[in-house]
Amino acid sequence: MNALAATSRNFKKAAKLLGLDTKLEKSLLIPFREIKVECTIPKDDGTLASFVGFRVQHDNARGPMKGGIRYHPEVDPDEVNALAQLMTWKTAVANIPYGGAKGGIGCAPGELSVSELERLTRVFTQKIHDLIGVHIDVPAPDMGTNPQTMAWILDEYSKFHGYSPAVVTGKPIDLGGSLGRDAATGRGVLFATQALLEEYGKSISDQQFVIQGFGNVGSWAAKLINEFGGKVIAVSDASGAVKNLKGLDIDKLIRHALENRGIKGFSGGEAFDPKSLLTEDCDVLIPAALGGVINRENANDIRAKFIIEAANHPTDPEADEILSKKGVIILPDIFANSGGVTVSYFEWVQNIQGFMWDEEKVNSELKTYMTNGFKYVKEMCKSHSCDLRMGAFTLGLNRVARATVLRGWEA
Ligand SMILES: NC(=O)C1=CN([C@@H]2O[C@H](COP(=O)(O)OP(=O)(O)OC[C@H]3O[C@@H](n4cnc5c(N)ncnc54)[C@H](O)[C@@H]3O)[C@@H](O)[C@H]2O)C=CC1
Ligand SMILES: O=C(O)CCC(=O)C(=O)O
Repeated sequence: MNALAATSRNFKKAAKLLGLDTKLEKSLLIPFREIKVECTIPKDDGTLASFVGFRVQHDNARGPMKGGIRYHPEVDPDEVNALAQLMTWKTAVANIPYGGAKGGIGCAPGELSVSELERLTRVFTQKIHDLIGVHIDVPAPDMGTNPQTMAWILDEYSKFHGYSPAVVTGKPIDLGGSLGRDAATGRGVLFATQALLEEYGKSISDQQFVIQGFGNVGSWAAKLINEFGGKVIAVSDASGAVKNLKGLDIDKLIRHALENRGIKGFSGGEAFDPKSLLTEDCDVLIPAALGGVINRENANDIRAKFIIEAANHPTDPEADEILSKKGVIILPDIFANSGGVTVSYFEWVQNIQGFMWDEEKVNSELKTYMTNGFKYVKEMCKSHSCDLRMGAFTLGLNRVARATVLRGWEA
């Protein structure tokens, strides 16, 4: 099932649970604005290369639209649309004053030089600069992008609008980035996992973890889980997979991945076929890479008791049904990975205030938001007798629907 069909199916299920008016349901589903731009750049060898860039602005009832920009060969309009919609529900679940958006460029960032990436980012920004803004739509990093990408967007945007650090988040600290943003999605995953395990009388330190993806989110989640005594027994990325039943040395693995552009060749464990990673025997499975990886093909073979969705939409609705029958507990993306956008919000607030928080304050505020988020999701599960995904969707939808009606926008 494609990403948009899957997200819309979850949306409709939640709308039904809430008894949402059908006209309101329709207006919440349709994106506010979809942008598609051609980005042509000279390559380092002098030839021209053309790419297609997207920004989907899904909803702004609760505030400026917010969401990352992804550089990946599989970026397509349907996927960006689904990711933008998820951002709307995610910011509402996190209870931060934003709507949702997402962007992306169909490209393979690993095959472009740094100067080609810079030119591509600047051309993309030139094409969308009048449609984003501090109080309109605030991009951030996602797969294949990083603080340097945000610095280029900030600089290009500022040429048109004056110096505007709050137009992007996830920036380098030297340009007004927030302490703790780099680790925030992984740290949020840690806090979310702690809250969930506590419900079942368990803790991080008595669980074995398997993680798919070892980029920003996966590596920070692994590092922090490890620091809290959790044993990470297998990890994969685009280059390969490695396991060690005694527990991988995460700090060494991070160093290896940085030096070798991936985990392949790590000597502290046994290499294996990444295709079997998701079905490895473990307590907690953390998908932290691509969407749609848990589907009807592999759901029956999953052996984890808990799935923490660090990636966006890693689980297809068909897999959701199979896993639910098997008794697997899934902590959904729109709550589990909301630590990133929550600290992006703190960054935006700091930029607007012209004041910098220390890292301890960022991390402790994040813990409060994640703990409260879990409590509210559980309350929705109780009042609608539903699973955690529907608990999170009904929580998010309800908040967006209330803001929409209050603003007099209902159809
Ligand atoms: N960066 C952030 O703050 C947030 C990211 N996310 C989501 O988390 C996921 C990961 O994002 P980032 O860590 O930022 O991206 P990243 O670009 O830093 O890392 C992506 C990782 O996935 C790996 N990967 C790619 N294809 C793979 C495959 N077929 N099998 C296994 N691994 C594969 C890459 O090798 C890399 O290790 C995405 O779904 C993203 O949307 C969600 C919330 C916030
Ligand atoms: O930090 C942000 O604004 C957005 C992060 C993001 O793209 C996501 O949560 O999927």
